[in-house]
Amino acid sequence: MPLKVLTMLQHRLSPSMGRTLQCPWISISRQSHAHSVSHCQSSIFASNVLRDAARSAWPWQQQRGCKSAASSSDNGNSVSADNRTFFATTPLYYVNAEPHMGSAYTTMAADAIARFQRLLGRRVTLVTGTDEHGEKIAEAAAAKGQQPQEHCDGVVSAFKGLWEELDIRYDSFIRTTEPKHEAVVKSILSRVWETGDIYKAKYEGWYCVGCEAYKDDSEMEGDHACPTHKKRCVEREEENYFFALSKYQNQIQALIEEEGFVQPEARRNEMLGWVRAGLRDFSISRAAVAWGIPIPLDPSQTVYVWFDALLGYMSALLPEGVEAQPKELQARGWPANVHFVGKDILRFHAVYWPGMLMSAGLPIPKKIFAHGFLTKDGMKMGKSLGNVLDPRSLLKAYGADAVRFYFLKEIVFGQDGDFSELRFRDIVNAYLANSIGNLLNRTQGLLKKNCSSMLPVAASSIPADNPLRVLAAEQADRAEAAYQDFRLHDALEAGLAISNRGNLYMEEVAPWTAFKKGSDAEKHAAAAALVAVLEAVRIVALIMSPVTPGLSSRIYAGLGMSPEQFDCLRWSDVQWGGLPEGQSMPKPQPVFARIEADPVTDVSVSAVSMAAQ
Ligand SMILES: Nc1ncnc2c1ncn2[C@@H]1O[C@H](COP(=O)(O)OP(=O)(O)OP(=O)(O)O)[C@@H](O)[C@H]1O
Ligand SMILES: [Zn+2]
Repeated sequence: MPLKVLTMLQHRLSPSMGRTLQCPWISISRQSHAHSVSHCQSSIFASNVLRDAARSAWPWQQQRGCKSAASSSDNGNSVSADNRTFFATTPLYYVNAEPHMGSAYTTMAADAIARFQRLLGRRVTLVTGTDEHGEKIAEAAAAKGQQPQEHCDGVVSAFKGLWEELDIRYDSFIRTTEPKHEAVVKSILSRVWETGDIYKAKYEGWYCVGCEAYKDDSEMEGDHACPTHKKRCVEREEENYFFALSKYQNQIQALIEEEGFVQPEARRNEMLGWVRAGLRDFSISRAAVAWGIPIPLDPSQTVYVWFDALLGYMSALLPEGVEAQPKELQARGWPANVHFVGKDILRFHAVYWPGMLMSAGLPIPKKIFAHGFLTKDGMKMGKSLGNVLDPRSLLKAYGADAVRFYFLKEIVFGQDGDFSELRFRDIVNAYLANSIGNLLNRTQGLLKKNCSSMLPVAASSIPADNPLRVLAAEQADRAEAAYQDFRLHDALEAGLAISNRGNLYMEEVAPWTAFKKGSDAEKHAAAAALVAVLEAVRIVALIMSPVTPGLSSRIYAGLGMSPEQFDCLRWSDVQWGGLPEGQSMPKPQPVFARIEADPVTDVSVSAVSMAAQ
């Protein structure tokens, strides 16, 4: 645990120590009070907590065997044996330039979904990384007067630094220049070669260096321009090695016809149209590109960057020296439950990739999910076009939670969306600072003033028909289904529906009036209302935690939980009844500061557009 968190917790928790209970109108036996203080002590003396993590887990966590963060994978919700693992990937980003908001978008979404899956108790492997070979990289390095490897190293550290700032928790980061990856590429190439699916032939066509792909007439705009890169493709003629993709026409078509393999539905239809038009073999080597992995039997050619990069998902799982054999791969979670990609690279994942795997005799991924584009003036933000939004300036000004929340809540995952800083600020202030942060803060203020910051009753004693309790149960179910289906905005809206209702509930109950001039019974009801709101906020924090992990941790700490307790949290803890009687809260502190400073970008301030595809 970072020292800073520890110190903060100690600082926050200590003022309530040894204080006498100031709610005479509520009967808590001295014994249960003493019990709650000792519970509180075990949280405060966090060094003890670290030594004996089991003691710091809450009772229901201990029941299911959660001892500490280290035991995070296999307890909690039960998952069936074939459902225990979850392996997801982001694209391996091309290192022709530093990451931008578009690269961050896929990674934030994949990270949120991986975090949700960890909460379900699955053993999650989230793979990200970088695609470092090819013509575009060699060109980018030359433009800077650098060797390709030196250029790649610089850009890779920018990617890794950004993932850290964005709170991305990946399990494996693969670089396609790693020796273990080169070994995997050569081994799979040999398998495909042995299957008889590789042949040499002459190719002539229009090539987009931006896409690193040949384009059909139907895939180009006027004057042979690439629609994504807005640049004229170049006419090329080469003798290359080809992969016999057309041999797998029927199998690939059947795969895409299967419901759920390609999502969303609009993207699946697009792929179906493309496949039904007839698959053509594609070239898997380049004669003119030196910056790549040499073809084992013909080192005068290097492996085509897409054939190379897709295999990175495999090498990411394998330790150095372990062969890319089906048994080894399956033991490490192969195949992927889902590859998250932008729609620009869907075809490589939904068509070429399954073809390659079929040829190599390896299991194919279960799902490919293609999301939309972050756009600027209606055009895809991209490194090649240079019309990018720099995530670092947003992160510096607003922090990771705000950035993650805005993009995942405001843009429906699967559709395009334009960024607006004005909208960003409004949304973040309205929900994170007001609806959630303020609700927690003012409720804790009342608890401090009237109940010495200690919960007079357990959340479980709140009646089952309490409107907040009823709504929290409904919205937790909604959020679970939404996360399972990658509808991140919907999952977040479920959390926000609870906090919005919490604010309304406070206005309806107006506990401050009862505390001022109510009878003992009314004061009791007012105190119970505070418990209900705090319990609702606890549930909101858990529902939102895959997207706003920092904010959720601050809320948990604000509710008096120790880091070990929140490391042990599972999705099943969205159930009502987590906050125990006697739970002591630290001094109320804002968990999310309102954005007041000047905007930091010059990016369009138009309303967010969510152009349906
Ligand atoms: N504007 C964007 N909106 C959403 N995702 C994006 C965007 N740009 C890049 N991505 C993500 O990055 C992937 C492409 O990675 P790549 O490294 O090729 O980035 P790029 O910026 O699109 O590069 P280039 O502009 O050179 O084509 C996409 O499939 C998607 O996952
Ligand atoms: Zn292109």
